[in-house]
Amino acid sequence: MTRICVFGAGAIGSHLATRLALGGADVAIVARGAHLDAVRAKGITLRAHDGVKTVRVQAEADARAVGPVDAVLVTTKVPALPAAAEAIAPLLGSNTPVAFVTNGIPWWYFLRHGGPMEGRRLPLLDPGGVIERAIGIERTLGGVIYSASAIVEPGTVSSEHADLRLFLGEPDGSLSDRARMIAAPMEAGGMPTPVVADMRHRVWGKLMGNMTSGPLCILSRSDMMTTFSDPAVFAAGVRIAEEGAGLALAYGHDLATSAEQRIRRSGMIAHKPSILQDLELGRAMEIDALFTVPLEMAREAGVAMPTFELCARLATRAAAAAGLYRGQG
Ligand SMILES: NC(=O)C1=CN([C@@H]2O[C@H](COP(=O)(O)OP(=O)(O)OC[C@H]3O[C@@H](n4cnc5c(N)ncnc54)[C@H](OP(=O)(O)O)[C@@H]3O)[C@@H](O)[C@H]2O)C=CC1
Ligand SMILES: CC(C)(CO)C(=O)C(=O)O
Repeated sequence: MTRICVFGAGAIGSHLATRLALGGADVAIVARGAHLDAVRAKGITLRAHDGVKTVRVQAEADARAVGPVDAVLVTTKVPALPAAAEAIAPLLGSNTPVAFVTNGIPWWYFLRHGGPMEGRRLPLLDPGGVIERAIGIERTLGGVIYSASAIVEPGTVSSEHADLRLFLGEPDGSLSDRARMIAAPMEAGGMPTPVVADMRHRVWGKLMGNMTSGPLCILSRSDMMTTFSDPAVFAAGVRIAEEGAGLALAYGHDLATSAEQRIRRSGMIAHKPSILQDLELGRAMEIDALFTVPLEMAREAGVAMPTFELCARLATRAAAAAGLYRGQG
């Protein structure tokens, strides 16, 4: 039986831990606070399109109580990663892969990238290289998740997406057995999990949703359905998606979905993007991975993103004013 630990099990991590357990993996989570207490007492309950399910998993505050596992999924928010990196170490055996399932440009984006940009570091995402040092690119897998999830009460996670998907892939584009080892119980538990050769393409595809709904929902303080029901905001969303597609293309990724189709799809979901949930709940916001680094990459590639830049900068100011972002933005 494959033993998998989900480190930082909040909304996404608890959803994934449930799918893994339903799919027959031996699952542990590292979590904290009231959610950890509730999972210890009564397991994780997932409310999703395919029903309500409860699983019992090992739940710990400290990875040392779990020890080395076959694979790790890291599902903290991006700003928590540098502090988490050291705490993950007890989970690592000699060959344990670590899949980072997060939104935005990942810290490893230019590692095993190939070409002239190979080896560039992103200090805003991995300050001082602490993640790279503690985990290493050789263990790293990328992960992109489609599942609008939230902890609705300690121990219970809801998922509003019917069209669930977790993409897993190696930074070097190979199709590996270790990615398949994670995908197998995930699929068996009801989470379609394609193992892909084009992980960065998936990163860009997902980022389009976060670059459009993130800033606009922060500014409207509303869910995506409410936000995009205003025709002027809908039009701004389409412009941002077009600018984002231009940025992805500058980095070699031609995204097929039309900008309008993207915003129409987002506008059908009454979900508050996780970055807005963070603002409302007073948690550190993923401003750098979703906004600052893409804007830096746009500047470097000479791609103009006037609508995104305006909305992202205003959203960044809102995050800073709330004390939930301390960077330069
Ligand atoms: N929610 C969603 O709908 C979606 C989210 N995503 C992305 O998935 C990633 C995870 O998001 P989400 O699940 O919403 O985030 P959450 O904040 O719900 O979950 C992260 C969890 O990690 C915990 N954590 C952080 N550091 C540690 C640590 N050192 N030890 C133990 N626990 C720790 C947090 O605890 P604490 O709260 O105490 O800090 C929190 O419970 C993000 O990158 C997000 O953008 C992607 C798609 C959809
Ligand atoms: C909004 C959504 C579901 C997709 O863009 C997301 O990724 C988030 O909540 O962070």
